[in-house]
Amino acid sequence: MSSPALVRPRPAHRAADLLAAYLPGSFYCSSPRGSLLADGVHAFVRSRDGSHARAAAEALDAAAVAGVEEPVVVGAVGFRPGSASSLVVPAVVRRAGAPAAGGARPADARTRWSVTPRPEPAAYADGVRRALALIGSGRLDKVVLARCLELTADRPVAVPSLLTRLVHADPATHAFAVDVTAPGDPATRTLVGASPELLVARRGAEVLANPLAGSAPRSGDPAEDRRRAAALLASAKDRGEHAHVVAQVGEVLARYCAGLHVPAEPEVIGTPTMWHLSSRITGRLADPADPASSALGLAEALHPTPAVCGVPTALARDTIADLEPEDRGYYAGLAGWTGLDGDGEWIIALRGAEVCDRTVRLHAGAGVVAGSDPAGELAETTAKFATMLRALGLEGAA
Ligand SMILES: C=C(O[C@H]1C=CC=C(C(=O)O)[C@@H]1O)C(=O)O
Repeated sequence: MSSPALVRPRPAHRAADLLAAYLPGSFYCSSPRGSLLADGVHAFVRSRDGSHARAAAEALDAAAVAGVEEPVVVGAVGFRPGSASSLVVPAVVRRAGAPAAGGARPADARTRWSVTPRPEPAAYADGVRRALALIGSGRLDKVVLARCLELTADRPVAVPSLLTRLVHADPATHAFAVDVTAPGDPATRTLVGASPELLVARRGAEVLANPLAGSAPRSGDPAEDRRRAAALLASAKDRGEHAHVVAQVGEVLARYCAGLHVPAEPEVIGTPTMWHLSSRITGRLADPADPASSALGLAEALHPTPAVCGVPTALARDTIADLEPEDRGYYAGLAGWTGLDGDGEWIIALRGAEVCDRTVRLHAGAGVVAGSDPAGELAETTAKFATMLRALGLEGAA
């Protein structure tokens, strides 16, 4: 985040103005429920005992006492427990409605890129085989294995245009851009992406979670595209993969909710690149005033869901640490905002990248369950990279 002295807030009441006002160092998020742009730092939020929600609640109270007009905590939390986080109470917050489609300029076609997969695709498929052996032994039910693409451009990557292309490609997405600069970074590091997955949103006592799991790539041929969506909905393997996530999200939210609705059947939702099995879980909080029931408190209680980790959680997390050669960083962590009243919205940081100057680090993962095919899971990660690669003008590079 830039220092408060550098903040030059411009009035912005339309979603398009908010997006246009985004600069590296700001925080931006948008979804069908609205958009938020935050600038400057009133206070940094650091968890002392592993609970970001508690630290956020304290920071919000202090900000309210200090006269901050609309105190919110915005930012991102990394995937692993104890990993980096980047949470602040910003100096200025502006809100607008949901963004609209169209109008983004294409990526700069002059940019030359080098692309390094980590691990190599064949090694990723080997990792899936090893995960399947663990699943076959009966110790593990599901693990989500990710791989990474490291891209280097011959010029600095313009994050504002990248974000604009992501938003315009799919205004229904959860777009995010978070300053995650760490000591030693040569330039501003930004976590930027377009996630299809809402971890949790809270308005008053109402809670919404939208777990996704079970995927198929879209096709340009409408008949084939429809066939793939129908096959996904009928796939026992994908429904099983999805059921793990719904069960865990439902079980966690039930601890906080007086009433909870968990759909009996998933539906299929589409992004421009993927079909996913989706369940919209709604609930009514038993005690909305309890700080543990804030949007960030709920997000921390839910994280990591089996959409990004596995079942059982601890063994899946160890398996990820063993089989993924690259640390996930902020990939599959949390990004969003939480307010003084506990309301807020946290998404899972998927279909994104960490961008720093000329480098872009992308991750994509796939859920491995009994019946998974290593080549199929590899293809699924390739398809998931397309969201970011398209926005970078690099489709087909994975
Ligand atoms: C882990 C990712 O996607 C999750 C969200 C939707 C579908 C998923 C799947 O089918 O495996 C994953 O759970 C990713 O995009 O890197």
